[in-house]
Formats: sequence, C-alpha cells, structure tokens
Amino acid sequence: MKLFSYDNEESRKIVRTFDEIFWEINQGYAVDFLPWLLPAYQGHMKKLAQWSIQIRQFILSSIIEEHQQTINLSEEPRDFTDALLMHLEEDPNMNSQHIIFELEDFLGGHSAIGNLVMLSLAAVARNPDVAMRIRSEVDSTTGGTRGVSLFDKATMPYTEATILETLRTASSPIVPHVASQNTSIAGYTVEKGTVVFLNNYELNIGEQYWSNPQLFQPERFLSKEGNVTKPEYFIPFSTGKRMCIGQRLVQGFSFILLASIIQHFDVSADQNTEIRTYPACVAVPPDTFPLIFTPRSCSRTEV
Ligand code: HEM
Repeated sequence: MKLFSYDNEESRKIVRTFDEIFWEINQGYAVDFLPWLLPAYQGHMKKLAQWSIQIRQFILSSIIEEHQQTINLSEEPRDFTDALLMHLEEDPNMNSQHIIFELEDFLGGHSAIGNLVMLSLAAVARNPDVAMRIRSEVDSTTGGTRGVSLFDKATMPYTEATILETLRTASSPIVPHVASQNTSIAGYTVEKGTVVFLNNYELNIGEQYWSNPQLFQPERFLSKEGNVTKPEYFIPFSTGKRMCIGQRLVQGFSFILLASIIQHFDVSADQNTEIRTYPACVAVPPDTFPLIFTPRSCSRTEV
C-alpha cells in the first residue's frame, strides 16, 4: 500500500472525510431502520454521497492509476492494490469499481480503529488503574526492551480485555438487514422484506447479561485463570454471513496501538476538559476531546 506523508494536504483531507462519514453513519438515524423515510433525509444522503465521491476520486487518481502505470503483471504483487489489479485481469466477474470499493473499505477502516482506540484512551484517562494494569502487562511481556507485537496477545489478556470492554461500553453499530424470504425465528413468523436486526445495545448493556453494566471493568472478560473469555451473546461484530470482515484487523491494531501508547505515555485529560463520549456510539466527533500524552514519568522498575 502506498504511504502518504503527514504533510500531504489531500490525504489529510480524505482522512478527515472518513472521520466525518464514520461519525455521521454512527448517529443511528430513523431512516436506517425505516427506509420509507428516505425522502425526508435527502440532504443527509446527498452529503454522504458527496463525501463518497471525493474519496473514490482520491483512491482512483492517487492510488489505482499510479499502480496501473507501474505494475508488472508477470511479477509478484508489491502490495494489496497490485493483488487486486491482478485479480481484475483474471476474474471476468470483477470490474474496477470492485477495487475502489475494496480499498475504500480498508482505508475507511482506519477511522473505525482510530475511533475505537480514542474511546479506549478515554477510558484509560478516566480510570488510571486500568492504565497501570496494561502497563504492568506490557512491561513484564517486553521486559522494557522492545515494542509490542501481536504475538504478545497471549501474555497480555488484560489489555485485550480492555479493548473488549471498550467495544461493550461504546456498543457497536446496529446494522439492519432485510429478510430475503419468508421464515421464522424462535417461533415468530418473519415475512420476506421485514427489517430485522440484532439489538447490540441491549446485548451490551442489559442488566440480565452483565453485572454493573455501567461500570468500565475489563476484568469481566477474564476467566478465573486470567484468560480472555467472552460470553456467546457478546457479538460486537455481529454474527452470520454478513459479520464484520474487519474484526481481526480491529482487534489486532487496537491492541498494538493501545499497548504501545501506554508503554510510552501517561494518558490524561486537562481537569477543565470534559471527556465527552456518547452512549451507544462507537464513534467520536471528528473534532473531539483533547488528551494529554506525557512521556512516561517513571522507569519500568518504579511502576
Ligand atoms: C470499531 C470497529 C468496528 C466495529 C464495531 C464493526 C462492526 C460491524 C458490524 C456490527 C457490522 C454489521 C454486520 C452485519 O451486517 O450484521 C459490520 C460490517 C462490516 N464491517 Fe465492520 N466494524 C468495525 C470495523 C471495521 C473495519 C476496520 C473494517 C474494514 C477494514 C470493517 C469492514 C466491514 C464490512 C466490509 C462490513 C460489511 C460486511 C458485509 O456486509 O458482508 N469494519 N461491522
């Protein structure tokens, strides 16, 4: 994948646009569940469509066209975009739109991950004891001599549990589906065309599922032996055929990011700043609460 410098105005604008979209689509508008309300949401839809056009133009001109000019089809792909372009040559069912959508999903994924990490840092700033436990795991795993890797997950269950607890408290998006045929669920008739969805909000905060659901307690995802454990009704990435394709990416990246930040910084907020997060929303606004990152004040042995 091509790397863009932080100074590249165009790529910064696209990152911002993704954040705008992620915030917007996580607002849970009535039209998401009642499609016949669409005429009342023309402005909203137009805004989303314009953002998508900007993103697709950027992907086409700054990534795909550049790859097309330099790709060597007889060699190994250099990156994901090359692999997609090669697949396009081989598969008559694919067209260039598919490549744009694929890259759009994966680039857009950064926004989901960034938002989730921001929410986990908000939780850490509010709960310094959580930060201390993560740091203690990082230090004992790395010996203070190297960065964190995905292989460290096995010995850092509390850090992984913190990500899961962030997902639970933020609550994941409720994505509506439409029944494609007449069927029944648990004895209830569901006619073709009915809008159906999993109520992830209830599954994540219902008192019948969790003790003290309003509290941020990563240890609820740890077994007595200290291993990560998830109840079967915890499905932040949904379930079935259409479950999130990004879930492994999300869990891997957010683990590395959170652990690495805590390894190197104390995370806090200014006393006069409200760390504002929104119930049942895995997104933060594009301009959100500031956090303070102070390089670690004490050495590993002092923690
Ligand atoms: C905070 C992080 C994320 C959460 C909580 C999340 C959650 C979800 C949920 C609940 C669904 C709906 C599944 C359904 O229709 O039943 C979904 C779908 C999807 N997600 Fe994610 N997601 C996240 C990040 C990502 C990332 C990083 C990517 C891409 C790299 C991604 C790509 C997708 C795609 C493509 C679908 C549609 C799958 C389909 O319809 O077949 N997601 N996600």
